Amino acid sequence: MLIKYGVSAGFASLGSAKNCMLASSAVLRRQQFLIRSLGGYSDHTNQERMQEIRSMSGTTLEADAENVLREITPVLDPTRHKGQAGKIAVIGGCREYTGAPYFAAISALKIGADLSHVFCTKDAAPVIKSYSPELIVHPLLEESYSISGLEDEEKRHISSKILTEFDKWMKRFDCLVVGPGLGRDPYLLECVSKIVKHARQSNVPIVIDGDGLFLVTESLDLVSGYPLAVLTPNVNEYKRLVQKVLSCEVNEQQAPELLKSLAKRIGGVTILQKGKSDLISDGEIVKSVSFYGSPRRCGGQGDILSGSVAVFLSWARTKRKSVDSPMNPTVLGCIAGSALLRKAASLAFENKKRSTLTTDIIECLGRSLEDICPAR
Ligand SMILES: NC(=O)C1=CN([C@@H]2O[C@H](COP(=O)(O)OP(=O)(O)OC[C@H]3O[C@@H](n4cnc5c(N)ncnc54)[C@H](OP(=O)(O)O)[C@@H]3O)[C@@H](O)[C@H]2O)[C@@H](O)CC1
Ligand SMILES: Nc1ncnc2c1ncn2[C@@H]1O[C@H](COP(=O)(O)OP(=O)(O)OP(=O)(O)O)[C@@H](O)[C@H]1O
Ligand SMILES: [Mg+2]
Repeated sequence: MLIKYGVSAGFASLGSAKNCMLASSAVLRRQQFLIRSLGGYSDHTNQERMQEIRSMSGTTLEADAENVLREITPVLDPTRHKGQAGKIAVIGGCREYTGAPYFAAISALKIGADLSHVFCTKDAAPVIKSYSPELIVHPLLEESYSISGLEDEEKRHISSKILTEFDKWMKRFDCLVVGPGLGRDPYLLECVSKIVKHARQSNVPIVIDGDGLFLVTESLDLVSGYPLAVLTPNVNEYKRLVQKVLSCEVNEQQAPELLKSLAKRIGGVTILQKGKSDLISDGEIVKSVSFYGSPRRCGGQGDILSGSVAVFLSWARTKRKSVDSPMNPTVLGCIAGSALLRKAASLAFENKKRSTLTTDIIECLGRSLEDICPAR
């Protein structure tokens, strides 16, 4: 069955839209309801009507991403001071993974944030610093191996020092990204749980990705009922969340309904379910971003996304203070982040084809945003 979708011109030119999610049963049921309301299936006029109705149903799910990007991206105003375009902190980076926090933090800067911090383990810090002088890197976190042999009392003391140090910075941030390259060390995750609790008490928005999702899937109360939490699961991470929260398996035929129930059940957090199409829900609405990005699935693209969502949701929150927008700023941030990543991935692939890497996509973030929101 052919279904037309309302993809805006700029993105439509990027390639054919991949819309399998939109053919979900929710959309089909809505189409059938509208068709029935308009008087049945049988004749040729109705065939045309059905096509129209399908288009309508499609557009309700597909976000007008280009407009969202235009609405929330701030103009470059010479009267603004350093920091006003966004201060982001990534909590991640351990002995194994130094790329992921770098990708998230540098993407935030490339999109237009003023300052980007990384809070990582002591061993990871010099490595991440060496990737870029632009990032402010804090060698703060400890893994079990680095404190082995210490008494429990000493371990608790170190953990509380880490928290005190982080608290000095926290209120300055517009958004935290918790999880890219964090690893799964139990001591480190316990410290990060405390950081998340403090951030929540201070109403700082939190994007949870990668190993941060492993942490919150085990301890849902960390984010449950917090409307400024955004979860960005990939296929695996989503499966684990659905099994834990809804005690069922992922059902692609009912993807939008399942996502909405999941977001609602976790108390109205926003979830960006990554895949062929990205689906976004805050438990109230579901939106999709489904135009085609790139066929390369190199690691690190999700990290670009988490850093991007952090910036866009901060901008959407700032905008909301001046213009009353009906849509949740966390949902707007997800739509914008997903759209920009896909556009940048498509541009990078045009140039690099099979050799496209995450760093190539990061280099295309600026031009991709420029095409939609020129800096003048
Ligand atoms: N350069 C760096 O430093 C980077 C570091 N990163 C950091 O790594 C940490 C762990 O994150 P993660 O994503 O590797 O863990 P997880 O989700 O358990 O996946 C593991 C395995 O699941 C599978 N799999 C994945 N997707 C699938 C799919 N769509 N459909 C089906 N299967 C799928 C696949 O298994 P395989 O096919 O190899 O058997 C995959 O290998 C985290 O901190 C993250 O931030 C990354 O950001 C990358 C860049
Ligand atoms: N099959 C696909 N087709 C097109 N785009 C996809 C596909 N799978 C994922 N993407 C897009 O790539 C981006 C990253 O998603 P992905 O599932 O690779 O995240 P991830 O596994 O967390 O990545 P990372 O390697 O950074 O951890 C998302 O915007 C998503 O929409
Ligand atoms: Mg990931």
